[in-house]
Amino acid sequence: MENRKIGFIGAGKMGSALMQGIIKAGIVNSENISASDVYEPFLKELKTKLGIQVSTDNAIIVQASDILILAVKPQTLGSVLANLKTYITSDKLVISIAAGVPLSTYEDALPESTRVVRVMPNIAATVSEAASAISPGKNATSEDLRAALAIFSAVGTAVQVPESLMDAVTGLSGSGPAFIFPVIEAMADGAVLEGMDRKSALTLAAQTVLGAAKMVLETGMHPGELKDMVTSPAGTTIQGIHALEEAGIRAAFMNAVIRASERSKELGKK
Ligand SMILES: NC(=O)C1=CN([C@@H]2O[C@H](COP(=O)(O)OP(=O)(O)OC[C@H]3O[C@@H](n4cnc5c(N)ncnc54)[C@H](OP(=O)(O)O)[C@@H]3O)[C@@H](O)[C@H]2O)C=CC1
Ligand SMILES: O=C(O)[C@@H]1CCC=N1
Repeated sequence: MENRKIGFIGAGKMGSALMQGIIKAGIVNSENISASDVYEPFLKELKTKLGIQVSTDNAIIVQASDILILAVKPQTLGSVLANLKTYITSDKLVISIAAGVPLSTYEDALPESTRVVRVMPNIAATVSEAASAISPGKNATSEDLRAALAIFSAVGTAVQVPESLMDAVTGLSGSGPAFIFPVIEAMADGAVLEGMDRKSALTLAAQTVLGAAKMVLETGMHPGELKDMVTSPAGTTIQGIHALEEAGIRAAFMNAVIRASERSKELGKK
């Protein structure tokens, strides 16, 4: 992997999060990473900060890459694919992280033998804690799947899923960090209301979410059982749980994932 050249088309929030995570993990050196975007000042900033190669010309980045990561918005993808199809040859692996867009869109738009892998990562790649799901396309080889798993495992946890689950993944872990940030903010707000300073409140709230997530992952226990471990009879926690249930917290979070998944399906139809 070390000597392979990874090129990003689109160096926005998710593209740059992945670049940072990949460099931090050391799976390729920064000089083997390149990126294009329409916004030149941001590219210059990335070049200075990360030491990557940059260009505003997508074709240059495609030509310089063994692995191409498409990190533009789903709405921009059609024109990007149309402009790049003559440069994408079968010796390159194309990885797309666009929400909703099915593998067949790339396979139809690009030359017949193009090797495509679809991935849904999340923004926590920035801190090497992404949750990513991967589905290989019809021309992707087992080596391509291994390469994608290596890249996305280096920036967090990566699993292979059937493509039919990709919209659910997008609603759950792709969008999910944005469902949890307001939870952290709101929990801290509660403590601020009780008189705590904002900085301490945010630190304690974020560490609480991190610790709870780690307990689910590391103990293998059911979240309900873990909740019961915290909830003393007639104690403090059950009062808080009651308040959350009164507000319909479970339906609210289920609906958030379902709505985001539905939007992913819609984006794929365009
Ligand atoms: N943000 C997230 O947490 C996640 C995002 N994704 C997916 O990642 C992709 C990128 O999302 P995100 O990073 O949030 O979006 P951003 O808008 O932050 O990044 C996309 C970048 O691509 C640039 N761009 C637009 N047109 C072109 C073009 N023709 N050629 C090259 N670059 C271009 C944009 O510039 P400009 O802004 O000037 O248009 C922007 O800088 C999306 O498909 C999204 O579904 C997947 C998982 C998580
Ligand atoms: O909001 C979005 O559409 C993208 C995809 C998953 C996270 N962000």
